[in-house]
Amino acid sequence: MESFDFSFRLLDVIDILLVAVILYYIYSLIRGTIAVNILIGLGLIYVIFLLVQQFNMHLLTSIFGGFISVGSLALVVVFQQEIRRFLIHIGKNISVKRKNYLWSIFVNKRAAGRDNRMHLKPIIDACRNMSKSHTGALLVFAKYFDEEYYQSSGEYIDAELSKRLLESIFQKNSPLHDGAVVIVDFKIKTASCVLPLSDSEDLPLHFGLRHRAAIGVSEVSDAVAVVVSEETGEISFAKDGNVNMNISHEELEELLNATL
Ligand SMILES: Nc1ncnc2c1ncn2[C@@H]1O[C@H](COP(=O)(O)OP(=O)(O)OP(=O)(O)O)[C@@H](O)[C@H]1O
Repeated sequence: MESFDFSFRLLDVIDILLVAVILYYIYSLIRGTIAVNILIGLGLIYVIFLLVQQFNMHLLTSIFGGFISVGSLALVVVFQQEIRRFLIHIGKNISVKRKNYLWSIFVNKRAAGRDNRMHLKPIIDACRNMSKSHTGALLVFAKYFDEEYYQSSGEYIDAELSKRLLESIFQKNSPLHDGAVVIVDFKIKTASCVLPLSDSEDLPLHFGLRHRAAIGVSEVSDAVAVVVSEETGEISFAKDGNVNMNISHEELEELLNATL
């Protein structure tokens, strides 16, 4: 007679917890995207496969069985973007390139509570002016400068941050006004940078590419982004794939001060 071993080790608990964390992580990455629908579709196909198998419907079983046997390969193709995002999320904290960032965390720990308001002033003033004049702008605040990521599409500047420089970059006649400015450690690193677009379906209908790019970069990295809408003059703040819309200058200052 077959006997079952029901003993439960601590490692099993850790195993289950880790699987739960990974599943939650994957869910939060694909929540609100088209990937959820694809996942539901795949789940349905699997349920149908189990049913036709149970009822011994040979032809359908072999058709669905064939589909499922190449399923793992199909999953990689279909979820290419999500897998990439997932790996970036995991890797971004342990990247060798982040040695400077890790060092800055250590240094910042000691300077905990440091108030960045003085450094933020030119940014807030520029955003206020651009908001008034309905000048479209997209500012990314990254914790470290990933050259391959930001420099490949943008124009390398590496300049001290100033209100007038920001405003002149986003002037409609400026050759650099299209795309994003990337700011690291209160220095303008690049301008005219092309960012990944968010494919979230939960975003307001009036959000165009500028807002999608701001949300996109905050989804795939730990950068935050500020948008000044050309259409409405409203300021929005994107972090971790979420967006605070139509915020005041004071709120923008608070959010940036808390993040940077
Ligand atoms: N992938 C991208 N990365 C960075 N900037 C982008 C990207 N795609 C578009 N943009 C910027 O967004 C501008 C187009 O904005 P669009 O009108 O589509 O956006 P919006 O979200 O409706 O913003 P607005 O309220 O300012 O009109 C482009 O001129 C360009 O500067």
